[in-house]
Amino acid sequence: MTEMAANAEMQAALLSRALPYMQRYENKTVVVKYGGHAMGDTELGRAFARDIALLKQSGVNPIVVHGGGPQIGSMLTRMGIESKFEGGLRVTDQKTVEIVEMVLAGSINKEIVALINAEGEWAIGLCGKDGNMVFAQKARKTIKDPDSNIERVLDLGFVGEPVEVDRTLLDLLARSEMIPVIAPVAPGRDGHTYNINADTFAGAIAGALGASRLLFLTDVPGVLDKDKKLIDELTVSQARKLIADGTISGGMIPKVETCIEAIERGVEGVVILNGKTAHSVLLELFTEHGAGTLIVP
Ligand SMILES: Nc1ncnc2c1ncn2[C@@H]1O[C@H](COP(=O)(O)OP(=O)(O)O)[C@@H](O)[C@H]1O
Ligand SMILES: CC(=O)N[C@@H](CCC(=O)OP(=O)(O)O)C(=O)O
Repeated sequence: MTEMAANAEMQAALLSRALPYMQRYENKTVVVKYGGHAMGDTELGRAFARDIALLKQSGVNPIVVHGGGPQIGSMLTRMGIESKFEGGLRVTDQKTVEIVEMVLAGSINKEIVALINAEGEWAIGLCGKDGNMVFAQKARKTIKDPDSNIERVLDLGFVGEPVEVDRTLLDLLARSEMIPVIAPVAPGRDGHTYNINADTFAGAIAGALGASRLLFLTDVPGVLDKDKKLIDELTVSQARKLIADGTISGGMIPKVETCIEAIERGVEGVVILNGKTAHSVLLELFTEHGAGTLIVP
Protein backbone atom coordinates (compact mmCIF):
# COMPACT_ATOMS: atom_id res chain seq x y z
CA MET A 1 0.00 0.00 0.00
CA THR A 2 1.32 3.48 -0.84
CA GLU A 3 1.85 5.93 2.00
CA MET A 4 -1.05 8.04 0.70
CA ALA A 5 -3.44 5.10 0.70
CA ALA A 6 -2.34 4.10 4.22
CA ASN A 7 -2.99 7.67 5.44
CA ALA A 8 -6.41 7.72 3.81
CA GLU A 9 -7.28 4.40 5.45
CA MET A 10 -6.20 5.75 8.84
CA GLN A 11 -8.33 8.86 8.35
CA ALA A 12 -11.36 6.77 7.45
CA ALA A 13 -10.80 4.58 10.53
CA LEU A 14 -10.60 7.68 12.74
CA LEU A 15 -13.80 9.10 11.28
CA SER A 16 -15.59 5.82 11.74
CA ARG A 17 -14.51 5.66 15.40
CA ALA A 18 -16.03 9.11 15.93
CA LEU A 19 -19.52 7.90 14.89
CA PRO A 20 -20.81 6.78 18.34
CA TYR A 21 -19.66 10.08 19.84
CA MET A 22 -21.37 12.06 17.06
CA GLN A 23 -24.56 10.10 17.73
CA ARG A 24 -24.27 10.75 21.46
CA TYR A 25 -24.22 14.52 20.96
CA GLU A 26 -26.70 14.78 18.09
CA ASN A 27 -29.23 17.55 18.82
CA LYS A 28 -27.50 18.21 22.15
CA THR A 29 -26.36 21.64 23.25
CA VAL A 30 -22.64 22.06 23.89
CA VAL A 31 -21.50 25.39 25.33
CA VAL A 32 -17.84 26.15 24.63
CA LYS A 33 -16.20 28.94 26.59
CA TYR A 34 -13.26 30.27 24.58
CA GLY A 35 -10.95 32.10 26.96
CA GLY A 36 -8.91 35.16 26.05
CA HIS A 37 -5.73 33.31 26.96
CA ALA A 38 -6.54 30.51 24.53
CA MET A 39 -6.83 33.02 21.63
CA GLY A 40 -4.10 34.85 19.78
CA ASP A 41 -2.48 32.18 17.62
CA THR A 42 -3.91 32.26 14.08
CA GLU A 43 -3.51 28.54 13.40
CA LEU A 44 -5.07 27.57 16.75
CA GLY A 45 -7.91 30.02 16.12
CA ARG A 46 -8.59 28.35 12.77
CA ALA A 47 -8.48 24.88 14.33
CA PHE A 48 -10.97 26.05 17.00
CA ALA A 49 -13.34 27.50 14.38
CA ARG A 50 -13.11 24.29 12.37
CA ASP A 51 -14.03 22.21 15.42
CA ILE A 52 -17.08 24.39 16.05
CA ALA A 53 -18.08 24.18 12.36
CA LEU A 54 -17.71 20.38 12.46
CA LEU A 55 -19.91 20.16 15.58
CA LYS A 56 -22.69 22.06 13.82
CA GLN A 57 -22.34 19.89 10.71
CA SER A 58 -22.59 16.79 12.93
CA GLY A 59 -26.00 17.87 14.22
CA VAL A 60 -24.74 19.25 17.56
CA ASN A 61 -25.94 22.65 18.76
CA PRO A 62 -22.69 24.46 19.61
CA ILE A 63 -22.80 27.80 21.42
CA VAL A 64 -19.60 29.79 21.81
CA VAL A 65 -19.19 32.17 24.76
CA HIS A 66 -15.89 34.02 24.60
CA GLY A 67 -13.70 35.99 26.97
CA GLY A 68 -10.94 38.43 26.16
CA GLY A 69 -9.37 39.45 29.48
CA PRO A 70 -5.82 39.92 28.09
CA GLN A 71 -7.14 41.82 25.05
CA ILE A 72 -9.16 44.18 27.30
CA GLY A 73 -5.99 44.62 29.37
CA SER A 74 -3.94 45.67 26.31
CA MET A 75 -6.59 48.15 25.17
CA LEU A 76 -6.86 49.68 28.65
CA THR A 77 -3.05 50.07 28.71
CA ARG A 78 -3.15 51.78 25.29
CA MET A 79 -5.81 54.15 26.62
CA GLY A 80 -3.77 54.84 29.76
CA ILE A 81 -6.42 53.31 32.04
CA GLU A 82 -5.18 51.27 35.00
CA SER A 83 -6.81 47.92 35.67
CA LYS A 84 -7.09 46.00 38.91
CA PHE A 85 -8.42 42.52 39.72
CA GLU A 86 -10.02 41.33 42.95
CA GLY A 87 -10.83 37.64 43.38
CA GLY A 88 -10.23 37.05 39.65
CA LEU A 89 -12.64 39.82 38.56
CA ARG A 90 -11.77 43.14 36.92
CA VAL A 91 -12.74 46.19 38.95
CA THR A 92 -14.81 48.02 36.33
CA ASP A 93 -15.56 51.76 36.40
CA GLN A 94 -17.60 53.65 33.77
CA LYS A 95 -14.62 54.24 31.42
CA THR A 96 -13.53 50.62 31.74
CA VAL A 97 -16.96 49.17 30.97
CA GLU A 98 -17.04 51.21 27.74
CA ILE A 99 -13.72 49.67 26.64
CA VAL A 100 -14.85 46.20 27.78
CA GLU A 101 -17.96 46.42 25.58
CA MET A 102 -15.91 47.74 22.63
CA VAL A 103 -13.34 44.96 22.84
CA LEU A 104 -15.61 42.03 23.76
CA ALA A 105 -18.81 42.73 21.81
CA GLY A 106 -16.83 44.49 19.05
CA SER A 107 -13.44 43.33 17.86
CA ILE A 108 -13.07 39.93 19.54
CA ASN A 109 -16.65 38.85 18.87
CA LYS A 110 -16.36 39.68 15.16
CA GLU A 111 -12.96 38.01 14.90
CA ILE A 112 -14.41 34.70 16.11
CA VAL A 113 -17.49 35.09 13.89
CA ALA A 114 -15.21 35.65 10.88
CA LEU A 115 -13.09 32.59 11.73
CA ILE A 116 -16.15 30.31 11.86
CA ASN A 117 -17.62 31.87 8.70
CA ALA A 118 -14.30 31.21 6.94
CA GLU A 119 -14.88 27.50 7.61
CA GLY A 120 -18.10 27.68 5.58
CA GLU A 121 -20.58 27.94 8.47
CA TRP A 122 -22.85 30.80 9.56
CA ALA A 123 -21.85 32.38 12.84
CA ILE A 124 -23.76 35.25 14.39
CA GLY A 125 -22.15 37.57 16.94
CA LEU A 126 -24.24 38.58 19.95
CA CYS A 127 -23.97 39.82 23.51
CA GLY A 128 -26.43 39.65 26.41
CA LYS A 129 -28.17 42.78 25.10
CA ASP A 130 -29.25 41.16 21.82
CA GLY A 131 -32.80 39.89 21.84
CA ASN A 132 -32.95 40.69 25.60
CA MET A 133 -31.01 37.46 26.09
CA VAL A 134 -29.36 38.14 29.46
CA PHE A 135 -30.01 40.66 32.23
CA ALA A 136 -27.43 41.28 34.92
CA GLN A 137 -27.30 42.90 38.32
CA LYS A 138 -24.37 44.39 40.18
CA ALA A 139 -22.17 41.59 41.48
CA ARG A 140 -22.13 41.14 45.24
CA LYS A 141 -18.84 39.53 46.18
CA THR A 142 -17.08 39.17 49.48
CA ILE A 143 -13.48 38.15 50.08
CA LYS A 144 -11.86 36.66 53.17
CA ASP A 145 -8.62 38.22 54.35
CA PRO A 146 -6.25 35.22 54.62
CA ASP A 147 -4.50 36.65 57.73
CA SER A 148 -7.40 37.93 59.82
CA ASN A 149 -10.12 35.70 58.25
CA ILE A 150 -12.38 38.77 58.24
CA GLU A 151 -14.87 38.95 55.34
CA ARG A 152 -14.86 42.14 53.31
CA VAL A 153 -17.49 43.25 50.75
CA LEU A 154 -15.95 44.06 47.35
CA ASP A 155 -17.17 47.00 45.28
CA LEU A 156 -16.28 45.95 41.74
CA GLY A 157 -18.19 48.79 40.02
CA PHE A 158 -19.99 47.67 36.87
CA VAL A 159 -19.20 43.98 37.26
CA GLY A 160 -22.41 42.04 36.84
CA GLU A 161 -23.88 38.64 37.59
CA PRO A 162 -26.38 37.18 35.13
CA VAL A 163 -29.76 36.98 36.83
CA GLU A 164 -32.17 36.38 33.94
CA VAL A 165 -31.55 34.37 30.77
CA ASP A 166 -34.21 34.32 28.05
CA ARG A 167 -33.70 31.36 25.74
CA THR A 168 -36.02 32.59 22.94
CA LEU A 169 -33.27 33.77 20.60
CA LEU A 170 -30.94 30.83 21.31
CA ASP A 171 -33.75 28.31 20.77
CA LEU A 172 -34.51 29.97 17.45
CA LEU A 173 -30.86 29.80 16.41
CA ALA A 174 -30.57 26.16 17.49
CA ARG A 175 -33.18 25.29 14.85
CA SER A 176 -31.32 27.31 12.20
CA GLU A 177 -27.98 27.16 10.40
CA MET A 178 -26.59 29.85 12.71
CA ILE A 179 -23.94 29.33 15.39
CA PRO A 180 -24.24 31.90 18.20
CA VAL A 181 -21.00 33.53 19.38
CA ILE A 182 -21.73 35.47 22.56
CA ALA A 183 -19.78 38.22 24.37
CA PRO A 184 -20.26 38.43 28.17
CA VAL A 185 -21.73 41.93 28.31
CA ALA A 186 -25.31 42.45 29.49
CA PRO A 187 -27.66 45.23 30.51
CA GLY A 188 -29.09 45.67 33.98
CA ARG A 189 -32.71 46.54 34.68
CA ASP A 190 -31.17 49.73 36.12
CA GLY A 191 -30.09 50.84 32.63
CA HIS A 192 -26.35 50.26 33.16
CA THR A 193 -24.13 48.00 31.06
CA TYR A 194 -22.36 45.28 33.03
CA ASN A 195 -19.06 43.47 32.50
CA ILE A 196 -19.55 39.80 33.34
CA ASN A 197 -16.78 37.28 33.78
CA ALA A 198 -16.97 35.09 30.68
CA ASP A 199 -16.87 31.86 32.70
CA THR A 200 -19.83 32.95 34.83
CA PHE A 201 -21.70 34.02 31.69
CA ALA A 202 -21.05 30.68 29.96
CA GLY A 203 -22.30 28.85 33.06
CA ALA A 204 -25.53 30.86 33.06
CA ILE A 205 -26.16 30.12 29.38
CA ALA A 206 -25.38 26.40 29.82
CA GLY A 207 -27.66 26.22 32.89
CA ALA A 208 -30.58 27.99 31.19
CA LEU A 209 -30.34 25.74 28.13
CA GLY A 210 -29.80 22.52 30.06
CA ALA A 211 -26.63 21.95 28.03
CA SER A 212 -25.15 18.45 27.81
CA ARG A 213 -21.58 19.71 27.96
CA LEU A 214 -19.84 22.86 29.12
CA LEU A 215 -16.23 23.12 28.01
CA PHE A 216 -13.80 25.76 29.24
CA LEU A 217 -10.86 26.33 26.89
CA THR A 218 -8.01 28.03 28.69
CA ASP A 219 -4.21 28.23 28.61
CA VAL A 220 -3.39 25.40 31.03
CA PRO A 221 -4.09 21.65 30.66
CA GLY A 222 -6.81 21.85 33.35
CA VAL A 223 -6.83 22.32 37.12
CA LEU A 224 -3.30 21.78 38.47
CA ASP A 225 -2.40 20.59 41.96
CA LYS A 226 0.24 22.15 44.25
CA ASP A 227 3.01 20.38 42.25
CA LYS A 228 1.55 21.72 38.98
CA LYS A 229 0.35 18.26 37.97
CA LEU A 230 -2.94 17.90 36.08
CA ILE A 231 -5.92 16.71 38.15
CA ASP A 232 -7.97 14.45 35.81
CA GLU A 233 -11.11 14.43 37.93
CA LEU A 234 -12.21 16.76 40.68
CA THR A 235 -15.25 16.44 42.91
CA VAL A 236 -17.18 19.53 43.98
CA SER A 237 -15.97 19.23 47.59
CA GLN A 238 -12.32 18.74 46.54
CA ALA A 239 -12.60 21.80 44.31
CA ARG A 240 -13.96 23.90 47.19
CA LYS A 241 -10.99 22.80 49.36
CA LEU A 242 -8.47 23.76 46.66
CA ILE A 243 -10.03 27.24 46.40
CA ALA A 244 -9.98 27.66 50.19
CA ASP A 245 -6.32 26.61 50.53
CA GLY A 246 -5.17 28.84 47.64
CA THR A 247 -4.14 26.06 45.21
CA ILE A 248 -6.78 27.42 42.84
CA SER A 249 -6.33 31.17 42.44
CA GLY A 250 -6.85 34.11 40.04
CA GLY A 251 -8.90 33.44 36.92
CA MET A 252 -9.24 29.75 37.83
CA ILE A 253 -11.54 30.71 40.76
CA PRO A 254 -14.55 31.94 38.70
CA LYS A 255 -13.99 29.03 36.31
CA VAL A 256 -14.17 26.35 39.00
CA GLU A 257 -17.00 28.13 40.85
CA THR A 258 -18.96 28.17 37.59
CA CYS A 259 -18.27 24.46 37.09
CA ILE A 260 -19.69 23.73 40.54
CA GLU A 261 -22.81 25.81 39.90
CA ALA A 262 -23.31 24.28 36.44
CA ILE A 263 -23.17 20.75 37.88
CA GLU A 264 -25.59 21.72 40.63
CA ARG A 265 -27.94 23.07 37.92
CA GLY A 266 -27.84 19.75 36.09
CA VAL A 267 -25.30 20.30 33.30
CA GLU A 268 -24.10 16.74 32.63
CA GLY A 269 -20.40 17.16 31.88
CA VAL A 270 -18.19 20.10 32.78
CA VAL A 271 -14.56 20.09 31.64
CA ILE A 272 -11.67 22.56 31.90
CA LEU A 273 -9.15 21.91 29.11
CA ASN A 274 -6.26 23.35 27.20
CA GLY A 275 -7.34 25.64 24.36
CA LYS A 276 -3.72 25.86 23.26
CA THR A 277 -3.83 22.28 22.00
CA ALA A 278 -5.13 22.14 18.42
CA HIS A 279 -8.60 20.57 18.06
CA SER A 280 -9.05 20.19 21.82
CA VAL A 281 -12.86 20.42 21.40
CA LEU A 282 -12.95 17.47 19.01
CA LEU A 283 -10.52 15.51 21.17
CA GLU A 284 -12.77 16.02 24.17
CA LEU A 285 -16.11 15.30 22.51
CA PHE A 286 -15.42 12.88 19.67
CA THR A 287 -12.64 10.61 20.93
CA GLU A 288 -12.17 8.21 23.82
CA HIS A 289 -9.31 10.38 25.10
CA GLY A 290 -11.08 12.90 27.30
CA ALA A 291 -8.78 15.87 27.84
CA GLY A 292 -8.35 18.18 30.84
CA THR A 293 -10.09 18.16 34.24
CA LEU A 294 -13.58 16.71 34.52
CA ILE A 295 -15.57 18.19 37.40
CA VAL A 296 -17.94 15.65 38.96
CA PRO A 297 -20.60 15.90 41.69
N1 LIG B 1 -4.75 25.42 40.39
C1 LIG B 1 -4.67 26.00 39.20
N2 LIG B 1 -4.65 25.24 38.09
C2 LIG B 1 -4.57 25.79 36.87
N3 LIG B 1 -4.52 27.14 36.65
C3 LIG B 1 -4.56 27.96 37.70
C4 LIG B 1 -4.65 27.43 39.02
N4 LIG B 1 -4.66 28.48 39.89
C5 LIG B 1 -4.59 29.59 39.15
N5 LIG B 1 -4.52 29.32 37.84
C6 LIG B 1 -4.42 30.32 36.78
O1 LIG B 1 -5.65 30.42 36.08
C7 LIG B 1 -5.36 30.76 34.72
C8 LIG B 1 -6.58 30.49 33.85
O2 LIG B 1 -7.59 31.44 34.10
P1 LIG B 1 -7.72 32.78 33.20
O3 LIG B 1 -6.43 33.50 33.21
O4 LIG B 1 -8.92 33.53 33.65
O5 LIG B 1 -7.90 32.16 31.76
P2 LIG B 1 -9.00 32.38 30.62
O6 LIG B 1 -8.64 33.65 29.93
O7 LIG B 1 -8.81 31.18 29.76
O8 LIG B 1 -10.36 32.41 31.27
C9 LIG B 1 -4.14 29.93 34.42
O9 LIG B 1 -3.38 30.43 33.36
C10 LIG B 1 -3.36 29.98 35.74
O10 LIG B 1 -2.43 31.02 35.72
C1 LIG C 1 -15.70 40.90 35.47
C2 LIG C 1 -14.56 40.43 34.61
O1 LIG C 1 -13.50 40.13 35.13
N1 LIG C 1 -14.79 40.36 33.31
C3 LIG C 1 -13.81 39.91 32.36
C4 LIG C 1 -14.51 39.64 31.03
C5 LIG C 1 -13.63 38.93 30.03
C6 LIG C 1 -13.23 37.54 30.48
O2 LIG C 1 -13.76 36.93 31.39
O3 LIG C 1 -12.21 37.02 29.72
P1 LIG C 1 -11.37 35.69 29.97
O4 LIG C 1 -12.29 34.56 29.84
O5 LIG C 1 -10.38 35.74 28.86
O6 LIG C 1 -10.72 35.75 31.33
C7 LIG C 1 -12.71 40.99 32.17
O7 LIG C 1 -13.00 42.18 32.27
O8 LIG C 1 -11.57 40.59 31.91
